[in-house]
Amino acid sequence: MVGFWHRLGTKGKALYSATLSPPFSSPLTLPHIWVPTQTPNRPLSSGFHPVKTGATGQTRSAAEIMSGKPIAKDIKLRVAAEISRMKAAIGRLPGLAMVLVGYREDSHAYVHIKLKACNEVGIETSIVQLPQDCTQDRLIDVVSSFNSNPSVHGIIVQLPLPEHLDEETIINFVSPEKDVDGFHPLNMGNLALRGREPLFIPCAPKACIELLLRYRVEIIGKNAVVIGRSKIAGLSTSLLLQRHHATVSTLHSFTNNPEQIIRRADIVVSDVGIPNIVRCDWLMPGAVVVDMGTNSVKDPNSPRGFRTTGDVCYEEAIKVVSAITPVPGGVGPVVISMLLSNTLDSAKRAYGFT
Ligand SMILES: NC(=O)C1=CN([C@@H]2O[C@H](COP(=O)(O)OP(=O)(O)OC[C@H]3O[C@@H](n4cnc5c(N)ncnc54)[C@H](OP(=O)(O)O)[C@@H]3O)[C@@H](O)[C@H]2O)C=CC1
Ligand SMILES: Nc1nc(=O)c2c([nH]1)NC[C@@H]1CN(c3ccc(C(=O)N[C@@H](CCC(=O)O)C(=O)O)cc3)C=[N+]21
Repeated sequence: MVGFWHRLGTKGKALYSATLSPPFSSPLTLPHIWVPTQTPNRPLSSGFHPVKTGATGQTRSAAEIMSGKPIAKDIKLRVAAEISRMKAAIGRLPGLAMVLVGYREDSHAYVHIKLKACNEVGIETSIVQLPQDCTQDRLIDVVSSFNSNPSVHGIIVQLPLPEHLDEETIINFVSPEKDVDGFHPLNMGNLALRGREPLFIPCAPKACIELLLRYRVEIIGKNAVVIGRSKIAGLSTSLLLQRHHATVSTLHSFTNNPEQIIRRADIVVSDVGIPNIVRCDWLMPGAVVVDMGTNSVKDPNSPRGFRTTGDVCYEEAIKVVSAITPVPGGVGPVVISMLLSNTLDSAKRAYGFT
């Protein structure tokens, strides 16, 4: 058999029913497309308050650690509550379908995280696993069957795909109405164009903006640098920051003297995939750093034999910046909750449920 199929249902059970007590204001507007906080008030740079420590006179900043966990929890609670309301009103649940090709350990781990999160909020899931050598036609067939399945409201083709498969062709086949990743050219194109609204905004940039705004980081008019230009994270984050009126520089592997550009940035977002590539002397004192890198590094002291680390040299950066996301526990959990939110929005749109 080329692939196998199993279905994890939640039978409409929502695990969360408690009232919210988030440590932040609650800017997420559900239903429909995510609307972020609009009340930032953190002054950049001037928010940097070095604190003297120890006899050596070394300074240590009071960097704020921007944890994503409470934000993700809050969004999940809201999504779960909306799903319960939808189930009670029309007897339907949102459905997310995932396609996983090959045997990459990290891809399996990410899909597992997504399945678990869906299960927690009441989203029904389907997963098709295909072997490493699967043909393009087979993959297109699977995507097409999800496109025409009315109980599927979101489709994810886990990236990266094996090299013999053409990623862009596959993404073109995902119905734009079910493109909860936001990678279809129609959605990505509309994200890039002022005055247009994509049906879905990719989850990583949404998570980045949500984190910045919940921690009251001002974006309008600030100099932002995004290191990396992938559609999953770098490029789409540049586009979304621009929609929030930051002045954005997008850096990549051909950028000359990246440190000089980064050193002028109020907001630094890193999406490279190289541990510790961003050093403290690249960062402006008082800058705000969102580290999207999720890199596995060998660690014999960890029970898993490896640990997850970001792109930014965290121990150095916290002495210089005014705020930074940790890895793990920063952007990652919020990205997952944005996927849940996109899937709910899609189901509501499909059923005309408001
Ligand atoms: N937290 C989350 O939810 C997510 C985390 N990630 C993580 O982000 C990281 C990157 O992932 P992804 O975007 O998929 O990776 P890609 O390999 O697709 O993109 C990496 C980007 O970094 C650029 N780059 C590579 N080396 C350098 C360098 N020395 N200087 C400047 N730019 C450089 C590349 O430039 P060029 O374009 O020229 O090749 C490319 O644009 C990974 O750690 C991944 O796990 C990704 C998505 C979501
Ligand atoms: N079609 C597609 N859509 C994606 O959104 C997509 C993809 N392909 N391919 C790979 C990247 C990567 N990505 C992550 C999502 C969550 C965490 C995450 O939850 N991280 C946790 C746990 C990290 C850990 O401990 O390993 C954290 O940072 O705390 C990380 C990475 C989504 N991606």
